[in-house]
Amino acid sequence: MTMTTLKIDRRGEAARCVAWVWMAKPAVHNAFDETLIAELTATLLALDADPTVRVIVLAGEGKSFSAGADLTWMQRQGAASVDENLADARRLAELFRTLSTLAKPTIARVHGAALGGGMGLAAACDICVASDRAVFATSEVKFGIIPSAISPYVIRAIGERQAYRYFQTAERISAARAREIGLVHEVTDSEGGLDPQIEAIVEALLAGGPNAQAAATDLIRAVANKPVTDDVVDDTARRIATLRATPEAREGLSAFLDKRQAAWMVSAPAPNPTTGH
Ligand SMILES: CC(C)(COP(=O)([O-])OP(=O)([O-])OC[C@H]1O[C@@H](n2cnc3c(N)ncnc32)[C@H](O)[C@@H]1OP(=O)([O-])[O-])[C@@H](O)C(=O)NCCC(=O)NCCSC(=O)C[C@@](C)(O)CC(=O)[O-]
Repeated sequence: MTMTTLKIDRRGEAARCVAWVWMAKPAVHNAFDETLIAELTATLLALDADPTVRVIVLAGEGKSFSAGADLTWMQRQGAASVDENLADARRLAELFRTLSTLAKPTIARVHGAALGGGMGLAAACDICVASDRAVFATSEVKFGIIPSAISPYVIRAIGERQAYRYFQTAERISAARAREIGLVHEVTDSEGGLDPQIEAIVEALLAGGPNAQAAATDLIRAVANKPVTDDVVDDTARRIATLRATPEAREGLSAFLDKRQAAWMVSAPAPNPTTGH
């Protein structure tokens, strides 16, 4: 697929490779239309399936991370039939689901504006690092629409209570406030501080076992917000029991006991149970 809206920058040697995915429509602050949605969805799936890639970083070229959905496209779609609109809206919703169900760790690198769907992309990544000048908002009601496709990820990040306020007021949320309400993990004191902060997180990720990281992500998705029933206890016991017997766990435990660095093997992740990819 020839990319017209994205630039992919692979950093690091095979098996320690970090894929930086740059949204590259700076003239419109990386607002996304059908093309960017299709390219980003396909790229994320391909990188997730690539055994040499360990971490995916999502970033935006120019002044902003992303200004969300392209409002000229939204307006055009408003003139289409509800069925056409629905197919379009589903592709948008699938992008967020794809991003939030990848097996590989994902990091949002947010500078400038992350508005509407841009805030949704940040929320759908596993980890979000923002510069002090970053600004977030669910601005949709200002345009007579709602933050629908992004809602599961934003509500999961900031909680229902904050969502009532920000979905309805569309107020701007500073980076510091975004950290306070759980959307952002780290705020750097300048845009220049973003990459070193992300690289430090990447180093921590590369030190862990890749299968274990994918399993930890899957575990969070399975147990979060569930009551601790017998089934959940059973499931968590089964997961650790299964993992203990893997070559990766044997290597990780031996490396610790032998006082050496673990040598991780990388392999393609199993198909995602939610998306089937
Ligand atoms: C980003 C700033 C702060 C920059 O503010 P600025 O630096 O002052 O720049 P600007 O406003 O002059 O923007 C530069 C150019 O980018 C365009 N632009 C900018 N944003 C968009 C956009 N989204 N769609 C289409 N075009 C956009 C803008 O129209 C302009 O075009 P020009 O006049 O040069 O031809 C400002 O432009 C702004 O506030 N933009 C609106 C951002 C916003 O509120 N986005 C929410 C979109 S709705 C959405 O995402 C729906 C979704 C996905 O959540 C639905 C769902 O979840 O189901």
